[in-house]
Amino acid sequence: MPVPGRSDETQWSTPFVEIARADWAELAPTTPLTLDESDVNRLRGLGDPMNVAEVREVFVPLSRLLNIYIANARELRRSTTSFLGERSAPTPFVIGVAGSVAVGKSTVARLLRELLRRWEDTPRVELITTDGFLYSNEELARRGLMERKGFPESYDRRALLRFVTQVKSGAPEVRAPFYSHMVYNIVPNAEIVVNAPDVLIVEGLNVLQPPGSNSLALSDMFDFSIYVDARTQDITRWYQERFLRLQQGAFSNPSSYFRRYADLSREEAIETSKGIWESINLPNLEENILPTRSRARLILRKASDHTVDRVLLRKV
Ligand SMILES: Nc1ncnc2c1ncn2[C@@H]1O[C@H](COP(=O)(O)OP(=O)(O)O)[C@@H](O)[C@H]1O
Ligand SMILES: CC(C)(COP(=O)(O)O)[C@@H](O)C(=O)NCCC(=O)O
Repeated sequence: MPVPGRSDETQWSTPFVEIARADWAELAPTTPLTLDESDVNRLRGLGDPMNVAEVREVFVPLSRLLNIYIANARELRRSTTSFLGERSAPTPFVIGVAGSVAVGKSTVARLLRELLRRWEDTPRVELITTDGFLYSNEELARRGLMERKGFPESYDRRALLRFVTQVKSGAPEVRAPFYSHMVYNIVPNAEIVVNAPDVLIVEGLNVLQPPGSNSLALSDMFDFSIYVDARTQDITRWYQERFLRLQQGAFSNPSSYFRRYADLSREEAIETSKGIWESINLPNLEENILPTRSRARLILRKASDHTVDRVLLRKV
């Protein structure tokens, strides 16, 4: 916390206040946690060691903080519409969750969905991932972008912005395309329907990209945003470990796009995952994702064992 009267320049020149894990954990409400070990196992991503203690100490305080922001946003909307003489209809509170491939965004997003649903005023929480707005492999190939999957230009950004704008405006039954990691492509005729929730969580690599000139960005629709952060060398290892796990499981599914990798030796699999990481996901992290970190309202900084060791919250 900034200390008045202290001549330490740095405390005034960063927009974030840094909260150590132990202090953050103390903010947990005293209400009992209603998620148990089997819920956490169901929600965590492949290879993510998330456990009940981590949920209690890190994610319950975060859900309480979000609950405060949500109540405030509703109050502001009520006062504004009453000032304008309009009838107030609540619109969804939109939360963006950003970060690298393999950093564990999906576990964070799924946990928040479950925890926020447990607050009385936000029973309806929906989650979408931006991969549904990737161009299909056929379209990516046509544009010469097959090696750039996950880069900003590999998404139909207009359709994504339109989707979130419609949900944010309170529209019912807004539809998004569906992406399958297994087939590594958009699934034709499959869709996700979002029906005027209390909260919409939008998870994806590039959700914090700044707007182009004279245009709106997806992040302009966010009421709150979270960047899941870790050292690049840790994320690199997590990607490789997950690739090896997938190789022993999902890749042997006949419909897996990566079926041809299922029979590689361990050494070959490590080489392959390194190739994909170094040619696609690492450059995307360095060129596009990391530069958006300071645009987040809150940064969750993970240590090399995946536990969150620091939380940074924007104070201005
Ligand atoms: N090739 C794959 N086959 C099946 N599932 C995958 C594959 N790659 C990633 N996944 C799964 O997709 C989800 C999202 O992964 P990713 O975009 O790397 O985000 P994060 O690890 O930050 O949640 C994870 O649950 C991961 O386990
Ligand atoms: C599908 C993804 C682009 C993530 O999409 P997101 O939902 O974050 O927009 C990513 O997980 C991915 O598959 N990247 C391509 C390179 C690779 O296979 O690792």
